[in-house]
Parts: sequence; structure tokens; C-alpha cells
Amino acid sequence: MTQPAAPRSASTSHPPATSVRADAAPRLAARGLVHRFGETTALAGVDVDLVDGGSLAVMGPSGSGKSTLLHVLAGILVPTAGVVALGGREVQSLSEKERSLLRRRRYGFVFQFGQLLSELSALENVALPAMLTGSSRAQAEEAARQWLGALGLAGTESRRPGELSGGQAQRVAVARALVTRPEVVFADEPTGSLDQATGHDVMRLLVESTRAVGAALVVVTHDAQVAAWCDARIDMLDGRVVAAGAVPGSGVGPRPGELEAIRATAVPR
Ligand SMILES: Nc1ncnc2c1ncn2[C@@H]1O[C@H](COP(=O)(O)OP(=O)(O)OP(=O)(O)O)[C@@H](O)[C@H]1O
Repeated sequence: MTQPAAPRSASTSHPPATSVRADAAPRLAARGLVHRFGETTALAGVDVDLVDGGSLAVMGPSGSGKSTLLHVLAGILVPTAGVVALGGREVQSLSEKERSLLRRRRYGFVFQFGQLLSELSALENVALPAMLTGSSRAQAEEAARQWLGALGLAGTESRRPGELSGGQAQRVAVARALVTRPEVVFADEPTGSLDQATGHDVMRLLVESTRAVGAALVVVTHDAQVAAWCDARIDMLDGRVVAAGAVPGSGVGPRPGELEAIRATAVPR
């Protein structure tokens, strides 16, 4: 087992920040990422490796480039320079349509405000991505029902987002992100709208269930306690990684029975 080390300061020649397991080939690898918005350089040369089952927190002050990094890694933005490779295949040269398909089929997303569709039930919100990637309605709804159960939401299937608490809505968002068995999950301030206890509950489920399906996770957060749930963390400033390292003693593991329920869940890739 990898022994966690204290975060270390990064030099200009530091190795890529990685979501731990130095021996594993990265699922998503980024090298030399630069992104400019006009005169503003949001990313000034960032290297990142995300490994299967690993989790990486991205921290830093407002304007340091965290969201831009997430958007470039996820293929929402095309970098001005640098390379992003998923499973060894470069993605930044794909067409807009191909990147859109990639995001739908191989990535999951969790945002600060779950962005659930208000007119759909919790079950329909979770089933929708599975249907969009080719599952029948019956298959998708069965997978959605299992995910909702695994995340402690049995009984909420028919409720609309407006009838859920903030924590329940974010857990539905986690289920929706994972129902397609993505390879990488991107979360931007996933607990930003929640109180601390509820936020920890959501982070625990997000980290453990992402790990259980073998996906890589990247979490943008302002909150060091949220980052502490991840295996590793990078700190950004002015578009650069200024510190990178493993997070000591991260996570406390799932509650009894929870991981089994999660493992038994989800539609095949
Ligand atoms: N669409 C855009 N157009 C122009 N400049 C942008 C755009 N998006 C971000 N920027 C600029 O790029 C830099 C990095 O922004 P980014 O949103 O990535 O930072 P952040 O660390 O995520 O900030 P926050 O914590 O406030 O969300 C900032 O200077 C920001 O003003």
C-alpha cells in the first residue's frame, strides 16, 4: 500500500501531480497545459496524472485556474497548448462533437448545485445519462434505482429535485454521475452549497463510490477538509501548481455494507 507523504513544495521540474499509485498507468494524463482567455493566462504549464480509483483535489485561491484546469481536463475547453490523453489517446485534437460524446460516455460530472433537471424525478434524473448512452429505459431505471439505494436514497425515487434536501440532491447528482460507469469523474465544488456535516457525507460517498467503480476522480474545492477526502492534492496559484503531494490518512472508508451495494450497482461500460 502506498505510504502517504506530506505535501511537498513543487519546483519547476516537479513530476506531474498524481492521484497516487505511482505504479499505475494514468487513465487521464495532462502535460504542459496552457490556457489563455485573451490576455489572461489561466493555466501556465500544468502536468496532472489521474489513475483508476485515485482521487485528486485541486485547491487554490479564487482565480488561480482551478475551474479552467477541470474544464480543460474534461475536454470542455481546448487548451491553448499542451496535451490531454485519456487512456493514452490525445483528446484535445478531437472535434467538438467527438469531445461531447466522450464527455457523455466516459466522464461523469458533479457541480456545486447538482444541476438536476427540475421537472424530472430523482429516478429519471439518474436514469437519463444511461438512456443517452444506449440503455433501454427499463435498464436505465433499474440501474438508477440501485444507485439511489446504494447512496442511501431509497424512497426518494419519485421526488423532484425541489422536494429533496441539499444533501439528498447532491447524492442524486453523484448517482447520476456514476450510473454510466465513467472512467473519470469531475467535481467542481461538489459540497459548496452544503453545511459541513452534509458536505462530508457527500464527499465520503463521492470518493468511495468513484473508487468502487474504478474511476478516477478530480475535485475542485476551496475547502481543505473536503480535499482531505482525496488521495492527493495540488495547490494552484496564478495558473501553476505550486505544491503537490499525497494527503495523509485521507478518507475513513465506507460504512459496513455500503461498498458491496455500490459494487453490485451500475450498468456495464
Ligand atoms: N471565460 C473566461 N473569460 C475570460 N477570463 C476567464 C474566463 N474564465 C476564467 N477566466 C480567468 O482565468 C483565470 C482563472 O480562472 P478560474 O475560473 O479557472 O479560477 P478558479 O481558481 O477556478 O477561481 P474560483 O475559485 O473563483 O472559481 C482568472 O483570472 C479568471 O478571471
